[in-house]
Amino acid sequence: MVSDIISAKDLHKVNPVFGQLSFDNHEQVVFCNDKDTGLKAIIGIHNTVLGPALGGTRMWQYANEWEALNDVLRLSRGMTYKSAITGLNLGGGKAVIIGDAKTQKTPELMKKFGEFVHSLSGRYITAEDVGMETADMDLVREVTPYVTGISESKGGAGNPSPITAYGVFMGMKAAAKYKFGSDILEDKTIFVQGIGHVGESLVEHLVDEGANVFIADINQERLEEVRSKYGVTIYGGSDIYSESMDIYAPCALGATINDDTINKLQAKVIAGAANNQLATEEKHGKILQEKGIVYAPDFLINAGGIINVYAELEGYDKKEIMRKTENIYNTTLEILDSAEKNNITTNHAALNIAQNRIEERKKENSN
Ligand SMILES: NC(=O)c1ccc[n+]([C@@H]2O[C@H](COP(=O)([O-])OP(=O)(O)OC[C@H]3O[C@@H](n4cnc5c(N)ncnc54)[C@H](O)[C@@H]3O)[C@@H](O)[C@H]2O)c1
Repeated sequence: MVSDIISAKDLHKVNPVFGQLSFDNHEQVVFCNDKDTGLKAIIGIHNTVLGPALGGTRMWQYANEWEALNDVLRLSRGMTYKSAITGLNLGGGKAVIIGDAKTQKTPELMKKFGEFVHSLSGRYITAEDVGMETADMDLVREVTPYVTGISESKGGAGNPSPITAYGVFMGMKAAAKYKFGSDILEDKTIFVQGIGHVGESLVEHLVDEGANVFIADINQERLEEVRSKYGVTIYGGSDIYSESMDIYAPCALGATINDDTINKLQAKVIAGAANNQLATEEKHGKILQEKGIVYAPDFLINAGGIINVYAELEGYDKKEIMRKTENIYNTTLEILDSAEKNNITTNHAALNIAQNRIEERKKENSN
């Protein structure tokens, strides 16, 4: 209870939603609660200028509600810019369910969540994120049409993770081309942190290309599984950031580039799937720029998944999905060049393009 931690007369100082740091003029924030199923979720709708807010649902055992709110605000904002820079007619949204996906996720809880999504009448469309499977989206589909990433057998585009991984691979190759003069990753030492749905698929591409791949995860079973499947090396140390490497690929959770890690970083390129890799975009982006570390903006290179789920809405085919995802290579190179030319961070350069597209559409809509 709030009254346990702060007296009522001090509540106005807290600014729990609109005044908090991660709030970025979000259009709508919806708190969902259901006693019977134990559902506690927050849906963040950041911006719908380009279209309905589409973004996955993450189920995670947050330390507290502040952390969950902060996450959904950051993630939904990221989705706005991801869709904008990828040229999709989608806005940005995201949902978080507070809880342990392994022990607290039930079909009833997923369907109840779907009912909350439905109550927004299509302003928010959901999909998978961390802690979610295609089967969960199938359950949501039973109560609302505002869901993507459902099984192919049910008319969906299936699990978006392999496409996300392919896009990350394209973005990584572009960043390598920019930094090393060649996009061939053979013999490059690459650390993949987080070998879940996307991480494993990325490992497969890297191994095919002959890279020297190290993997790290908090799940020992996954590590063994991926090692035996691809013959990669499990990272045995305790501080991945201090290791000498060519490329660091964050594919677990966000904010791994932060005050504690940034000065230790030995990588020459950062290119991974995780959303919101920079704890503070401008500050940490700038430090990376000064250190000469090429950062491929996360929301640009991990857009394969959203391209894949967008196909479900627009009805375009696999070939078009792959073409759009492959184009992440060209967009990444353009952004790295533009950042250098304008002496701004790569993140900033990517944001500029995304924000311009939204502003232009806003003008068109008001005419
Ligand atoms: N799935 C997609 O299509 C997609 C699209 C865009 C962005 N992303 C982002 O990519 C990241 C990975 O997504 P996913 O679908 O593969 O999730 P996932 O849940 O399948 O995998 C995440 C993996 O990270 C591991 N992990 C968690 N904390 C860790 C830590 N501190 N150190 C090392 N490993 C840790 C987990 O054990 C798990 O194996 C997420 O940040 C997600 O938001 C995913």
